[in-house]
Formats: sequence, structure tokens, C-alpha cells
Amino acid sequence: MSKGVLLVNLGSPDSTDPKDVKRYLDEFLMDERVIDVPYWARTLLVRGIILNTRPKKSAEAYQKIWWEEGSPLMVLSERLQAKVDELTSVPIALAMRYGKPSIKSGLQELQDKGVDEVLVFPLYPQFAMATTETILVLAEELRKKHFPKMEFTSVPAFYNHADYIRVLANSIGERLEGVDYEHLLFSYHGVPERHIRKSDITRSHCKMDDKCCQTPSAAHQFCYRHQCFETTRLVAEYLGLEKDKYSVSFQSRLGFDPWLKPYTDRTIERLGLEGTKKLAIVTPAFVSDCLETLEEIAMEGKEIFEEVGGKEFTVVPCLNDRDEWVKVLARWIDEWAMQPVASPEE
Ligand SMILES: C=CC1=C(C)c2cc3[nH]c(cc4nc(cc5[nH]c(cc1n2)c(C)c5CCC(=O)O)C(CCC(=O)O)=C4C)c(C)c3C=C
Ligand SMILES: [Fe+2]
Repeated sequence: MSKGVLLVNLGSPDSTDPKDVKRYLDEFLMDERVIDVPYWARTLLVRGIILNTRPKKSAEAYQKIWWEEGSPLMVLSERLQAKVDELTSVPIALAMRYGKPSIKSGLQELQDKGVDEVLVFPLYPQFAMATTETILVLAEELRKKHFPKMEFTSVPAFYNHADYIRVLANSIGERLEGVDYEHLLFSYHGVPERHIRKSDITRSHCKMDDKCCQTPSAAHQFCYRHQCFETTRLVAEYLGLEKDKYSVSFQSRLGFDPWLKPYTDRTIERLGLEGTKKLAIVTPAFVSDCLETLEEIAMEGKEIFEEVGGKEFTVVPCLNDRDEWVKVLARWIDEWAMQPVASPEE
């Protein structure tokens, strides 16, 4: 068998034209693992309400962060893929869950190179139904339909992997060297609380309080909230941060359901009102800088902070195509690629 890797990120619109943004948001928000209500209700909500107003607003936000080469998320993912490809012994394809290049085209690219054993690699450190799960489910559907001879292995969430923690901590340490910050906020993408309950394989563990995520449970394998707190705890431990010097919050809520709390915008505001003048912020749910980090945090977050008296707002970039991160990915991939192929009798 011949091995290859499919790196999968979220995706971006083709351009900042509201029509392209609308097409992208339609695919994204009509995913039953993102807006997880029955099809008729999702259609009514997304196509009847959200897509009438959101594309224009989102297009304006994308315009603020768009690069000459295209969407930052796309450009950074392509740079990552190219660098990892140079270091590894197997072909590396890149795909996006929404938009282009699609997962189907990525699998086709690998098949054309003779690959029949694929490592599907969702580029999300923490598991979520709206990210990792939707990628793996779609990839499997496409495999059955179009690539039945392929075999898949997938990379599990790496939120607590020592290599990831080290690279993330080093990237924070490097950016904050010489920066006299008073508080470091770990801001993760939010999800509706309902998503956490749905992913609870024990069906009884998640209480969304301070204790459940700290109490060992089989549920944590698929608990986004637990995994965000664990990434934070391990990075803080690595950096030797004192408990009152950092905290966790969740950003980008959409709609009226309760999402994971505390919310990032309110936390930034509260910290400023309580007298924090120098705030640093890191966004570990994203491996590539994107709309949610470059606009929502670096622009909107900064504005909120300054409105309530904050003075210095330092944003730690995502891992992007940092050499240390590229080397870790290449090593993980090579370790997988060097494993012997299981014989049919095993
Ligand atoms: C119900 C809505 C959404 C859920 C649940 C959700 C989860 C989720 N998303 C990311 C990562 C990214 N999301 C990005 C943009 C984005 N997210 C939503 C909605 C939900 N996300 C919307 C509507 C958008 C589009 C932009 C907008 O209109 O505000 C991005 C940025 C993409 C880019 O092109 O830059 C990322 C990345 C995670 C990690 C996650 C759950 C853990
Ligand atoms: Fe999102």
C-alpha cells in the first residue's frame, strides 16, 4: 500500500465579494454538525434569516483582513502544507471542510499519486462536533462513495500532546518576551453548550460547571470544553504562569442559544473595567490565523479593551507555518508513515 496525508482546515470564501461569502456561509452553516437542528429548521434559520444579512457584514470583516494572495487562513494553510511536504517522505495534500480545495479533490489528488492509505489530519487541536467530527464524517462518506479502495486512519485531537504544548508555549513565550503584560487570556472558539452535551459519550458527565471538566471521565475524549481547559493548564504549567495571571474564555458566538462561557468580548471588557491595562491574548483553537483571530480578536477585541481604559493589547499569532510546528507535524507524519502495513491475517 502507498501512504499519503490529507491536512484539513476549515476553509474560507473564494473572495470578499458578498456573493462568495454567502455561498461559503451556506455550505458552512447548513452543516448539521454546525447548526445542529432538523433540516427544515436549519433551512429556515440559515437560508430564511442568517443569509439575508450576515454575508454583507462578514464580507466587510473579511475585507479588513484579506491579503493580496487571498484569505489568510488559506494562504497560511498552503504555506504549512508546502513546508511539511518538503520534510516528509509521503505526499501531503491540503483540503478545506468548506469551500475549496474540497476534501474530495484532496483525496483525488492523493489517489492520482497512487496513494491508497490516507492519514486524515484535521488541523484542530481540540475535538469538536463542528470541526473534527464533521471532517471525519464527510471524509468517510466520500471514501465509501468515490474512493472505496482507500483506507483511512485519522489523527485524534492533540490538545494535550507534549509536542503541541511545547510548540504553543514556545510561541507564546517568544511573542511575550519583554512584554510586560498583566494578564494572559486564552480565547478559544466557542460552541453552543448543546454541542458539548451531544458529544458526551457517557450521556451523564457534562454539567458545564467548574468541576466536571476537572473530574476524570471517558467523556473527555470528545469534550471540547475539557480539552480547552487542559491545553490551557498544560501551557500555563510549561510557562510557569501563576494562577491569577491567566484565564480562559470563548469567542465568536452566533445566535441566541447559550454558548460556552465566559464570553471573550465580555471578559476583555471586564478585565479592562477591573483595571487591567496590559492584556495579552492567545487563540489556541486555531492553528492558522483567520478572520476570528485577525479581525474579531486583534481588531474588535483591542477596540473593546481600549474603550474601557486598556492601554496595551498584545495578540500572540497562531502557530501558522512556524518551523518548530512544521517539524513536529512532519515527525508525527513520518512516525505514522513508517509503521508497517497490517497484513490481512492480523
Ligand atoms: C453555529 C455556528 C458556528 C460554530 C458552532 C462554529 C464552531 C467553530 N468554528 C471554528 C473555527 C472557525 N470559524 C470561523 C468562522 C466562522 N464560524 C462561524 C460559525 C460557527 N463556528 C461563522 C458564521 C464563521 C464565518 C465568519 C463570520 O461570518 O463570522 C473561522 C474563520 C474562517 C476564515 O475564513 O478565516 C474559523 C477558523 C472552530 C474551531 C469551531 C469549534 C470549535
Ligand atoms: Fe466558527
